[in-house]
Formats: sequence, structure tokens, C-alpha cells
Amino acid sequence: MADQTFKNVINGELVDSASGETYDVIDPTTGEVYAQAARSGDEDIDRAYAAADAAFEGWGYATPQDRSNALLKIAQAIEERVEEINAVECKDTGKPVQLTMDEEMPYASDHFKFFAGAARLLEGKAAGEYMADHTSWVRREPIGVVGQVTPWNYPLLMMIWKIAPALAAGNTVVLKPSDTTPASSTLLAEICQEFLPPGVLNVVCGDRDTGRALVAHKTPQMVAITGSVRAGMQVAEAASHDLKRVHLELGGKAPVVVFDDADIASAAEGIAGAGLFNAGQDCTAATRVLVQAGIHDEFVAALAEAAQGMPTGLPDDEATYYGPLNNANQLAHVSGMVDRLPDHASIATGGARKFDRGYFYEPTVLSGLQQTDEQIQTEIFGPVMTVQKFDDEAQALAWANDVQYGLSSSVWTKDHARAMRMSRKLDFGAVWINTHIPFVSEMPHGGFKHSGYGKDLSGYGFEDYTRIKHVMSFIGE
Ligand SMILES: NCCCC=O
Repeated sequence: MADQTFKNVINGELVDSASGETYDVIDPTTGEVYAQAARSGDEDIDRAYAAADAAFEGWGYATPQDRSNALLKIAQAIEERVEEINAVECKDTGKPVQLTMDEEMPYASDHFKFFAGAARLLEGKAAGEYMADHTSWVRREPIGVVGQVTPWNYPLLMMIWKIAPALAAGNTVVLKPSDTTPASSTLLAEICQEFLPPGVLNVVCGDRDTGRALVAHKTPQMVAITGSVRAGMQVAEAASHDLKRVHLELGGKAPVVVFDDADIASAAEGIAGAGLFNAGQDCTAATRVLVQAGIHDEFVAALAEAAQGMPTGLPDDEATYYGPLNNANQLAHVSGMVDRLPDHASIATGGARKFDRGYFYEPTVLSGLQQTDEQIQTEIFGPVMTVQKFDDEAQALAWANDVQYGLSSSVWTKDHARAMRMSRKLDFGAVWINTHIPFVSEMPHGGFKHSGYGKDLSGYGFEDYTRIKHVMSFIGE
């Protein structure tokens, strides 16, 4: 058994699970156990929710300024300890150390700073006399205790996407990180305790059963998850039993539509970068490329070449563009998708595991797939990009929208009017034009259809963690 144990954070303290049970945490670069984490059960979840409930009145009634100041201090603490946080995140996930420091860590503090500002800028309808002799106004209030479940692809950032708006709005939180990546979540929760009253932010580690119990518990008024479509449906169903609010950021299958006037070299480089970043384990990954017939063959070759220049490897290797897949099941899922390639399709590059241990998979480009193939319809969530050939705008649009998902998309063209037409008709919560994957704290992230509902980031995400109350007063003539 490994020495290190990731503990729960409940009511301001680091604690073992009530049962004392733990489970193994695996290093995905080796497939070997490197730590343990608390396996939380009903008693732990009861304790965490009781702490969050008790803390709610104080935190919910704290002034926006006080909440904002606490979040700013957390942002500063993250900046002061960023090397340590980055090292913990990379050990837990196998992400490349320098790239993660450059591409992910700056957002960790920036999101807190943004929501610290948002806490002081609640918006609502103007107070006024909407009925004679009566004044109405709107109070925007925190919802209460919120239960949150976060995924393994960006453990730190996805936790911050969830907790920063919730805390800024005055809610208290019980969060469960993915069972495979508890490290940075427990560290961040520990860091936050210096700046938050006890019970405001609680983290319980555990597996799917822990997550199910967290969602089904009677205390939270809202549950928010980032996860698979299946998990989202289970959460929505469980939450329906007592009408909790639900906030779901689920899967994606982003279409990347490349028209024949696009700059082939820069599009191929940008799309490979956005398809392979984080081993393609990103719900917005540039994974489903649609290329106009006139440049199709040239583009497949350019994309394959660009992908070969973005290798997988060990976290400390500076040449590494992305690390391993998160776990053995995910490796089997990704490999299976490629191994089951239909005869009409082919592999332009990659298509195999790399190294004889860990969960590494080569950068892979598949071409010749048809719209009904599982590789087109089902989320792969790995370093695999598919390419389909389309004839015209109408066909590109029809294929782009013909999936169950609706999270993100991109269009690559020099024709501004075409880009505008496409962005109107693409049925996705985000449309990038001549780029793919960047995000900012100020803009909303969230999908349509089976990608879920509710927004992360932005003022919209902040409002999702508030409720609206109408107050009307008789004022006389
Ligand atoms: N690019 C950020 C995606 C968040 C979920 O996977």
C-alpha cells in the first residue's frame, strides 16, 4: 500500500472516511498504485452536508465584498503555491508538466478572480412601481447547499469551474472529485480552508456509489456535474425525486468544418493541437473533422503530419504534447474504437498504444468514415481525430448537427458570411471561427441536446448558482 492518502475535507478539517476505508489511486504513466484515497460512504456524506448546511447562513448572508475578498485570497494562494499544485496535478493525471503549467495553471487563479468580481456585480430588473401603489424589486439569492461531482480530465480546473461561481454567489458546497484523480481537489480544498469559514467548502473522495449518494442526498438544493451523458441522465433522474436543480456539463463530439478556402497548413496545425491537447480527453476536443472535397486528401495528409509532431510521452519530457489516457478502461475504449474501424475507413497515422506500460496512445487520424459509424456518433475522448469528406455547406451542416451532442464546434474558412451562416445554424453551445478550444473566464461554456444544460464560467454561470425572489410592497398612493 502506498504511503500517501488523500483525505476528505469536512467542516474545515482533513479527515479519514468514517469507516477508515481507502481505495487505490493509480499513476496512469505506469498503471501502478501510487497513493490511497478515502472511500466515503453515507456517514461521510451526511457529515459533509451537515457542515455545509450549518455554514450556509453565515456564508449566504456574508456581504459580496467579504465573499469576493475570500476568493481573491484563494486566487493569490494558488499563485503562491502554483508549482506544488501543478506537480500534484501532473502526478495524478500524467499531464506534461511544463505545458500544464503554461496552459492550465493560469486559469486556476484567473477563474477565482473573475468570480470574485462577479460576486459584487449581481444584476436584476430595476426596482419600480409595476403596479400602482406598489413597489417591486428582485432579490438574487444563493440557492443553498450545492452538491457537485467533477471529472478526471482537468481535475483542478473543473473543480474551480464548479466551486468558484457557487461560492461567489453565497452557496456552500460538498464536492466529490473523480475517484481516479482526487489529488488536486483535496489539496485545493485544504488551501481554501484558510480563507473560508468551516463547512463552506467540503470535499469527499470516493467512487460511483459515493457520487450517487451525494446526488441523492436530501440536503442539497442543487446538483452540478461534469461527466458523461449517462452520468448526467442518472443525476437528472435522481434529482427529479425531490426536484433539485440540476446543472449538467456532459459529453461532446465537436464538428470541425474545414472549407476549401481555408489555409490548410495553419488549419491542420490548429486542429491537431485542439484534437490532441490533454490526449483528446476534453469534451470540446477538435475530434470530428469535416473537410470539403477539393482539399480533402491534402488536408488529411497535413493533419496526419501535424499530429505526428505532437507526441505523447512522459510528463517531464519537454517534447511531450500530451500524456497518457486516464485509466485502463479509457485505454480499452479508445483502442476499441480504432480496432473496430470499418473496412471503408483507414488509418492515416497512429492507431496503436505507445510504450509497454501506462495508458499512452499514439496521435491518431482516421479517414473515410461515414456518418452512421460509431467512430462518428460516439465520443472517443482520446487522441483520435476522424476526417469525413463533404461536398457543400448544406451537407457539412447536416452532418455536423447529426449527433446527440451539442457542446462545441468550429468553422474554418476565409469567407466571413459563410462563417456567420454556419455559426447561426450549428446546434452547439460554442462556435469557434478559424480556431478551436480556447476559453476565457468571461464567456459561457455549456451545451445543448445531450451535452446537458446550464453554463460554466461567465456571468451566466454565476447566475445559475442564484435564485430570484420577487418582493412587492404596498406603498400607498
Ligand atoms: N476545454 C475545456 C473542456 C472542459 C471539459 O472537458
